[in-house]
Amino acid sequence: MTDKKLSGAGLRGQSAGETALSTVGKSGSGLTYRGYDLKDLADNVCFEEVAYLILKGELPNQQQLNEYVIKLKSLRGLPTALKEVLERIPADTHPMDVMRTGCSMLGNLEPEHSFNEQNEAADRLLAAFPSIICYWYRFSHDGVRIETETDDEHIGAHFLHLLHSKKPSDLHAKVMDSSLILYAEHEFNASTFTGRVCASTLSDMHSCVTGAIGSLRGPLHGGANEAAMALIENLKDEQDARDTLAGMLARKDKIMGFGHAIYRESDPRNAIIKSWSEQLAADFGDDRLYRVSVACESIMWEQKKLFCNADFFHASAYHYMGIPTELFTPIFVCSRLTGWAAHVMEQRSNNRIIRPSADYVGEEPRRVKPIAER
Ligand SMILES: CC(=O)SCCNC(=O)CCNC(=O)[C@H](O)C(C)(C)COP(=O)(O)OP(=O)(O)OC[C@H]1O[C@@H](n2cnc3c(N)ncnc32)[C@H](O)[C@@H]1OP(=O)(O)O
Ligand SMILES: O=C([O-])CC(=O)C(=O)O
Repeated sequence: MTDKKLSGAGLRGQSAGETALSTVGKSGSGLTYRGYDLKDLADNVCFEEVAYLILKGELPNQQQLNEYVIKLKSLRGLPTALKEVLERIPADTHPMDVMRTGCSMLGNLEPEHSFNEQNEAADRLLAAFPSIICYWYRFSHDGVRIETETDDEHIGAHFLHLLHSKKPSDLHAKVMDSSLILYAEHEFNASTFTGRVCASTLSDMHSCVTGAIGSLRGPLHGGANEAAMALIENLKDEQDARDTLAGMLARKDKIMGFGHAIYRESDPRNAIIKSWSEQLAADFGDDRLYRVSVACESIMWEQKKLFCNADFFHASAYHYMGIPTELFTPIFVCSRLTGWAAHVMEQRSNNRIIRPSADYVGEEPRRVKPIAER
């Protein structure tokens, strides 16, 4: 999609405001968080440092990081009333609906009374989201009430620990940390823009984040990592991938995990998660999912000049770590909370209600007919 047109419907290519948080596709494929290149961050820092950078403006020094990690660890527990609500949500509910309800319920129990509390509200959500989704998942699927406070330093390892009731391997902990960095922030994407529109009415943090979760849920956005898994899990080998995709493209089906609204040549997050997926495949001892994913990548580029976005290789990577497919997008939430909350704060700091205009394409003016004549 190297000749992608950044104009037309969907507000494509139009500036909808200013941000100091990130740049997306400025050089065709780049991604920076507050001036730092994504790859530089992924190679050198942990997710908590990235969260601190995004939420507070600068990378922390060692003491600030230590204090931040301790603070986030102290915020992992869930109030009883929230656990009771989670226990009542049926097992066949989509986990993104659980995230939406969990966020909203926390907003009832621990409301943001004023914008002076916005940093506290953001840190609490960041710490509590893995607890919310894993508490519900383990209760509804395994019938156990898990303890949501672990001594894991990092949120990624903590999530896997809650999910599997054991500490993850070093490799899995590292991949989860990296994955959270990749998903943390992405300028005015649909879910973030939802959060900013809500923030522009001077609403509270939980409402903004709850709305953002709803937007992320769809398969054209965050839900694409689950949809990509549904595709690759049925592909037997590279030839099957070739045949299946040829059929889908002939039918003009959307192939989830490919293409992007802004990037033209590649998504910089893909190379990083693809490399992790390859390492996980070797560690797992069965590389079919990785191989068919690579085959899909080549076919899509050959046939349509479409490239993998952040979601495609996340599917195999998460699967290799034993994560159930329906929990893929909730992990995105656990990470993107940082970007959403920072955008809410940025919107509040220089606010004007977001209220665009529409081009009217409806009926000409007309008079109401008496009901008997309609
Ligand atoms: C983390 C994230 O949220 S990344 C995005 C995750 N979403 C997906 O992976 C869903 C699949 N991808 C898509 O639906 C799209 O590429 C989007 C939503 C990401 C971007 O949408 P747009 O900016 O409208 O796409 P774009 O303008 O590049 O589309 C150009 C053409 O390529 C086609 N196309 C784009 N993506 C795909 C795809 N994944 N599979 C098949 N065809 C595609 C479009 O249908 C369009 O064809 P047309 O000109 O015949 O109508
Ligand atoms: O920017 C977008 O449109 C979607 C995306 O990749 C993200 O939110 O990470």
